[in-house]
Amino acid sequence: MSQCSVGALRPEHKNFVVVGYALTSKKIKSFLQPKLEGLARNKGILFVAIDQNRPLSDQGPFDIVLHKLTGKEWRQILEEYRRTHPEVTVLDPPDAILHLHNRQSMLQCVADMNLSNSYGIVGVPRQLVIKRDASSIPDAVAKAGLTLPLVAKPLVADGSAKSHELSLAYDQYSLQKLEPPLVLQEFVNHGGVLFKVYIVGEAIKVVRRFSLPDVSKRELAKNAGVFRFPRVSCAAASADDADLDPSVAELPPRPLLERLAKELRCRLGLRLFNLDIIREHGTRDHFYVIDINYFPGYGKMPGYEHIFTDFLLSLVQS
Ligand SMILES: O=P(O)(O)O[C@@H]1[C@@H](OP(=O)(O)O)[C@H](OP(=O)(O)O)[C@H](O)[C@H](OP(=O)(O)O)[C@H]1OP(=O)(O)O
Ligand SMILES: Nc1ncnc2c1ncn2[C@@H]1O[C@H](COP(=O)(O)OP(=O)(O)O)[C@@H](O)[C@H]1O
Ligand SMILES: [Mg+2]
Ligand SMILES: [Mg+2]
Repeated sequence: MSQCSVGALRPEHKNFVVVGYALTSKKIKSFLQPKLEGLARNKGILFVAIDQNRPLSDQGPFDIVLHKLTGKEWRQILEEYRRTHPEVTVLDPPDAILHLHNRQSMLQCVADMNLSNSYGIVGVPRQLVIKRDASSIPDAVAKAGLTLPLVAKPLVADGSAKSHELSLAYDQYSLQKLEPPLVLQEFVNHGGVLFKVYIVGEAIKVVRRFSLPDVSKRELAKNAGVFRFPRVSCAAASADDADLDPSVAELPPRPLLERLAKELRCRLGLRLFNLDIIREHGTRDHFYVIDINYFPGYGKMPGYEHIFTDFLLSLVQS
């Protein structure tokens, strides 16, 4: 827990960089680990819990506000605080975060970017938004010319358990069983391995995770139905030390990721996020971004303590 909890800051903290945080208890546990707080303190950074029951302006003073909470009320509080406290860096602006709460708008920036250079091509899978009326899905899919299998994802990605309930659909007819609003995304074979690219300001760190296995044409023809699948690429599914086919395991080229991260930082207006990216199986350089998350589980990013504290210091120094 925080070494300096809610309330007034002590005089000896005068020269500290004060970071107010408003996070869920799950996030506090995974992110604000003793090693991070200890290192931060040695570097002159103090984490202070924000009391949501008291006006934000009465707390601190803060140099930085770090947050990941949902709800309109909280967004309004933060917007008002940003307006009245322009000297405080709020990580990140609530409206920019909101952009990631919809799985359609989330990937729009990547699509608009048309990133293609000598290191590779980065796109997004073809997808279709279904707002209502499940019975219309088979026709809508046929009309849009989407190729099966499809990944069905809840349109809203607000961090709720429901927003992570995904399904794989093998045939067009069964799509009627799904519950809109959702995004239907073409499943891209990628050798069962996904890359998680963590971004903290200008720093980038990539890890490998297991993912859904490829679906062959034969399997597709043999199967029908819609199948719910659990969180296949969670931290327990690390593939960093797995013995994999090198053509599948090879990380995306660093210069390509740097370009992607830089563009996304700018287009999204965010500094703290990660993205899930896959390489189309059988290609060397054809990549798809399938998910972008705000303030992800940094506790699982190797060396996050140093990267994060350096980032916080860079904010106040600039
Ligand atoms: O729960 P964790 O620590 O695994 O982190 C979750 C992330 O897992 P990852 O770091 O990618 O393995 C997770 O990433 P995925 O969506 O699973 O790719 C989300 O960022 C999740 O946030 P939210 O529930 O979408 O708001 C993250 O949850 P919160 O910690 O933000 O609640
Ligand atoms: N278009 C796709 N092609 C292949 N696999 C996918 C695709 N979309 C998602 N997946 C698989 O489903 C998992 C969860 O999807 P994702 O969009 O990352 O949702 P979440 O926000 O719940 O993490 C991914 O980790 C990956 O294994
Ligand atoms: Mg994901
Ligand atoms: Mg996600």
